[in-house]
Amino acid sequence: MEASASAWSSVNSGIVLSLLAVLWTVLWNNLQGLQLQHFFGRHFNRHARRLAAIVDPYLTVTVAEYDGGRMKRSDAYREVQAYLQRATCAAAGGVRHLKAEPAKGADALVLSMGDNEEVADVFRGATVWWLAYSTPPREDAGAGFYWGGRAARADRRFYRLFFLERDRDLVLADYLPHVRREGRVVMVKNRQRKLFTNLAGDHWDDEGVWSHVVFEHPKTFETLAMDPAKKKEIMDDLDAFRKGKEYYARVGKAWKRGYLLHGPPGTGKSTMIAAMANYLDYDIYDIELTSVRTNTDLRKLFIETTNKSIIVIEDIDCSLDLTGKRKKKKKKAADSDDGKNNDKKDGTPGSSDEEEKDKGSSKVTLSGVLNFIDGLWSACGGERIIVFTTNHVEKLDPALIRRGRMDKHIEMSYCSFEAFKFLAKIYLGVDAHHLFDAVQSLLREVDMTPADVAENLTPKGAGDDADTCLAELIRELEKAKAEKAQAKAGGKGKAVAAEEEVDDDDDDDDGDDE
Ligand SMILES: Nc1ncnc2c1ncn2[C@@H]1O[C@H](COP(=O)(O)OP(=O)(O)OP(=O)(O)O)[C@@H](O)[C@H]1O
Ligand SMILES: [Mg+2]
Repeated sequence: MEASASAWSSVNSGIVLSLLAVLWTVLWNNLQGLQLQHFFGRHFNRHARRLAAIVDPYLTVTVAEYDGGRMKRSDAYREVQAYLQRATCAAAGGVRHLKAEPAKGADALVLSMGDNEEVADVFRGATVWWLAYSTPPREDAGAGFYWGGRAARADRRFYRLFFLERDRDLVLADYLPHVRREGRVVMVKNRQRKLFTNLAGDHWDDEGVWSHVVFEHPKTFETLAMDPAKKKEIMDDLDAFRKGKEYYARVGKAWKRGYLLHGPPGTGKSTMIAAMANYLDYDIYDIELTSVRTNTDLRKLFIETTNKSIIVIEDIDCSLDLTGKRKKKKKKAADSDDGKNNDKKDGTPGSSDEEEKDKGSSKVTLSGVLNFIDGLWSACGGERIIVFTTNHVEKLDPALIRRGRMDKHIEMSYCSFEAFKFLAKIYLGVDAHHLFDAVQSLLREVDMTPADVAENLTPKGAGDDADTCLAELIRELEKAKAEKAQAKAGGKGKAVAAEEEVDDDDDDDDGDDE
C-alpha cells in the first residue's frame, strides 16, 4: 500500500516537473521573440537553459584545452578563448566572475569569463551559450602514460557550447568556423610578443610548460653594429624564411631554420637574437637546458611552442655534454633516450627511490637535442627558428652543427672599424671625426668587443661629448695594446726560459753520460 502511494507521488511529481518544463520552454521561446531574453538572460540564463533542456534537448559541443594525450594546447581552444574575450566584454553584465589580463596598451585589460561562468551569444538570430569549466585531473594522471607528467596533473579545462537542435546546421556549418576566424582576429589584435622560459620544478601555468613575460627589447638591426654586408645577408635570409612557406612545402622540408651564433663574449650574440625577434615579430622561447630533465621533456617543450617563434639555447657547449655520454650514470642516460622508459622516471608515481634521487639533474643527451632539432617531432607546426649560441664553436660536436640542423653559421666577431663607425653614429651622433683614424689603426692591432667599444662611447657625465668619449676609447685601446705586447713579451720570455732549461737539462744529461 505504502509502496503504491510513493510510486503514485513520484509519478505526480514527474508530471508536475514535465508540465513546468513545457511551460517554461513556451515562456522562454516567447521571451526570445519579445526581445526580453536579454533581460532575463542576465539573471536566469543558465537555469532557464537547463530547465528548457528537459523537453527541448540542447546539443553541445565541447572544446578541450588539450587534444588527445595532452600533447599540445588546441588551437581551437585558444581561438574560442579569444573570441569569448570579446563576447565577454560585450556581455560583461551577464557574467559575474571575470578574469582580467593586461592587454596591449598602457591601461587596457582583456576580460574573459571565469570558471563555471556562462555567456550567451547571438548569431544570425540564433542564441547559443558558452560555458567555461574545468575538471580536476584524473587520479591516474601522469602515471605510465607517454605524455604524462605535469601537464596531465593540471586541471583539465573546457568550453562547452549549448545550442538548440533546430540551429544545428547553422551552428556547425557557420557559427563555429565564424568563432575560430574571429578568434584569430582577436588574437592578432591583442597579441603581445612574449619571452618564454622553461621552469624547473612542478610549476604549471596557463601557458603549460612555459612561463612568460612580455618581450620588450629595444635592440633592432638598425642599432646592431656589424659589417653592413653581413647584416644585410642575415636580414635577407630571415625575409626568405618568413616568406618561405610554399618553398619549404615544395621541397618537403619542415618550415624551420637553424642559426648558430658563435663568437667571444660581448660580441652581440644575445643582442642579435633580440634584433631577429623584433625584425620578424616573433616570440622567443629561451630554453634553459640544464633545467630540462629528460629528452622527453625537451620534446614536450618543443611541441608546446607556437608558430612564429625563435627557440633559443644559449651557450650550448656549457649546457650539454657534447660527447653524448653523460658524466654520471651512463646507463641511465642511455635509458633516457628511450622516451617511454624515461617518462616513468619523470617524478611520476611509480618512480623508484633511486630515480627520485636523480630527479632534478638534467639527463638531456646530445641525441635528444639532435632529435629536438630535426627529428620527426620537429616538423609539428612550422615557422620556427632555432638558435644556438656558443663561445667555443670548435668544441661542438659536428653532428650538432651540420647544415640542415644549423643551416646558417654566423660568426660574431670583435669590433671592426665599420662596426665602430656604426656605434659612433648611434652613441655620439657623429659620422666623421679627426680621431677616427687613430681608432681605425688601433682596432687593426687590438681585439675589442662591440660591448666594450659601446661602453667607452657612452657619455658618463654632463660634460662628455664626442671628443672626450673618443679620447677615452683610444686610451682604452692603447692600454689593451700595451697589455697585449706585455703578454706577448712575457710569453716569449717564458718560452725562452723554458728552452734554456731544456738545454741545461740536456747538458747535464750529456755530462752524466760522459
Ligand atoms: N654588435 C653590437 N652592436 C651593438 N651593441 C652591441 C653589439 N655587441 C654587443 N653589444 C652590446 O654589448 C652588450 C653585450 O652583448 P651581448 O650580451 O649580446 O653579448 P654576447 O655575445 O651574447 O655575450 P655572451 O657570449 O657573454 O653571452 C649588449 O648590451 C649590447 O648592447
Ligand atoms: Mg649572450
